[in-house]
Amino acid sequence: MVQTDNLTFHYKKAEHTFRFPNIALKEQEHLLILGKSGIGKTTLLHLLAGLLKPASGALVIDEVAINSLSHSELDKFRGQNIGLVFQKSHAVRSLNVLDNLKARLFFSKKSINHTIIDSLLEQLDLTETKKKQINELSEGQLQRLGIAMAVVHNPQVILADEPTSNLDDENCMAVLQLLQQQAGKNRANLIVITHDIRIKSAFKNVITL
Ligand SMILES: Nc1ncnc2c1ncn2[C@@H]1O[C@H](COP(=O)(O)OP(=O)(O)OP(=O)(O)O)[C@@H](O)[C@H]1O
Repeated sequence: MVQTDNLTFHYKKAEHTFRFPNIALKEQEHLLILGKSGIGKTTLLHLLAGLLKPASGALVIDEVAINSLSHSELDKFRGQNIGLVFQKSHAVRSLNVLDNLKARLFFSKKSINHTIIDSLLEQLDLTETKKKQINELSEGQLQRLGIAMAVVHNPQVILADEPTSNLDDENCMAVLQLLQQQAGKNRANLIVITHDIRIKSAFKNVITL
């Protein structure tokens, strides 16, 4: 469950105040947030992930009022409940694929279950990359690893920042399907933020900033 109420934000020294439309997602619902470049999509995603603090307004995820958490409580909450899919890989280059996933679980304080990791690698067609270094992966494999790292700890909310904008039509739909499948499997909310209108029809809930 993700709910926002009159979220606003301004960057230090900037004059502009962002005012975001309210979000009300029940368990397992998905949402697409569209908007042109510079409108504040990534800013909103970072607010939803608790990486930025709103100037005013409320954010509630699974009945936890995110604004009222201390820094350390917020870090712990994010680590356990949020999965972030970035446009560019955030995998640690000195670790192989398996160790990146294990590190993600370690930082989420979740136990390492090899059966779950193997099954996730298989679903994302990454089994043969398990022991590979990050610089040995193709762009598509890197992108799928980004999804694996975002969902391996079974988060309640998956937030994806422009996951498809650099992809051709075929891969765009494939990545979207993987995100939706993983969200469905985890019974998680999925929020995708993008200017890529190709994926609009794949969502029932759409907000345009
Ligand atoms: N750290 C910052 N300090 C000041 N202004 C910032 C900062 N980060 C972003 N901005 C400004 O806030 C506005 C919104 O940025 P944001 O990255 O959220 O937009 P976006 O919609 O995600 O854009 P894009 O689609 O191009 O990635 C932009 O005008 C940007 O220059």
